[in-house]
Amino acid sequence: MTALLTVDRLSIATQARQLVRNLSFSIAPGERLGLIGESGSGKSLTSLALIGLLPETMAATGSIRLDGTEVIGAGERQLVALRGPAAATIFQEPLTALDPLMRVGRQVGEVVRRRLRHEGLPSSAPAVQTRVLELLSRVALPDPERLARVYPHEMSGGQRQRVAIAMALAWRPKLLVADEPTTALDVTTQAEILALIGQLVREDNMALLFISHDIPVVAGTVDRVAVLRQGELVEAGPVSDVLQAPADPYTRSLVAAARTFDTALGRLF
Ligand SMILES: Nc1ncnc2c1ncn2[C@@H]1O[C@H](COP(=O)(O)OP(=O)(O)OP(=O)(O)O)[C@@H](O)[C@H]1O
Repeated sequence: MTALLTVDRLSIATQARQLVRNLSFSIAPGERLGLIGESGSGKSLTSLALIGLLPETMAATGSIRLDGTEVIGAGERQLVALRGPAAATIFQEPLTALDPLMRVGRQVGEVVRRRLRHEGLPSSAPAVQTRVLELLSRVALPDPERLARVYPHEMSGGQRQRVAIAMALAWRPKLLVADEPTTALDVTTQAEILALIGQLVREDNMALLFISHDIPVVAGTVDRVAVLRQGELVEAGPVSDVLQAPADPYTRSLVAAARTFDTALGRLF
């Protein structure tokens, strides 16, 4: 099957430092990959590079093919067309995606309208409103009609992340990029959001790139994992293989640390 995303020998550097080195991986349509690594290993920069959003002070070399388009060297128009329909991102902090001064329903509505136009479908106010309420229900927000009228600061962190997920879903993306989407949430809400992402990805048959520093967080949600250390890929494989028999010493240390933590909490993954 043709890959939806192929990253081939991606390197990212500033003038002073090499931040990602020779990274290669691919994701097939509907496949779920976890990108794991400690803080500063280059996970977020990689996810930004996929949609051409690296800071201007950085240069990327190698190749990133997303849904048939070469991202490295692409012009802004091509990139804008990819962002959303090809790949939509959920960030660690939902406020990154939300405008504090706009009611939640209108924000989701803006994306719905753009997506309907992109597909050449009618984007009348009632059509948009119906779709917004559907999306807010799909992310299991209670009383969508009321919540559509509130501002982001009037919601809990978990509710805000659900709205950010609804905005990403509104694009009907082929690839959902989730960059540490549960890190800023309490443990119970983390589990709920993880379950929601897993369910939505299955229902819509989206591909998933799930970025985390925490192996157990991604273990139940992805098929394969790729482990990054200091900007380099150290190991990749099916999630069960990597968890049961990590080949690289760094991966072994991540798995051991996660097991110690889970044992202390009385959980096993
Ligand atoms: N705008 C920037 N300018 C210079 N260096 C940066 C910039 N953004 C990130 N870096 C550096 O690039 C490296 C990789 O950062 P990145 O944010 O991709 O790591 P990460 O694995 O996502 O970590 P975290 O889990 O903490 O988000 C780090 O050493 C970081 O300090």
